[in-house]
Amino acid sequence: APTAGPQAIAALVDSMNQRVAVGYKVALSKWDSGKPVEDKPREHTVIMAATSLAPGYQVSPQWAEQLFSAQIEANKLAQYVYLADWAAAGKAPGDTRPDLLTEIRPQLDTLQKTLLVQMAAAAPYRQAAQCHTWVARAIAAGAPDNLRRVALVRATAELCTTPH
Ligand SMILES: O=C(O)C(=O)C[C@]1(C(=O)O)C=C[C@@H](O)C=C1
Repeated sequence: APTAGPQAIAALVDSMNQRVAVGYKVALSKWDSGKPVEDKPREHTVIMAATSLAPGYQVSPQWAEQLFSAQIEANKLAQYVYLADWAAAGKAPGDTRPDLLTEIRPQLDTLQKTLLVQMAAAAPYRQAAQCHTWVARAIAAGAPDNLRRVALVRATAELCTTPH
């Protein structure tokens, strides 16, 4: 059987998967509030937090900026698709809505620290010849549906430093 690859890669992709899952709740809150998906000041806050925390986690600020930019792009992609589906249906699911500012963003902030810990652990594998294979298998194993798979492909772009 093909190996799943290093646990450090699997753990990192799992947390990215959790972050995209939070994007579903963000989209529900934006459906209700009518706020745009894209919030540039918040993106700036997320990236600034990542780059300033990174050295404390033995992660380079450059990689933190790149990786968290990819997480934000993946999150927006998923939100746009959820909102388009709900627009087509004329209604959104009735799930309980957590509050964006007091509940959802703090979850994303907590995940940011988890991701930074896992980035440090995964860093050595970025240059491995099998990196793309490991990442692709972690996505295939973890994505519950096609949208989450596409979002994870976006979230993991530039994770491996080797060419395909
Ligand atoms: O916090 C939000 O409002 C989100 O939509 C989440 C998020 C993110 O991924 O961190 C994504 C898009 C926004 O432009 C800002 C931040």
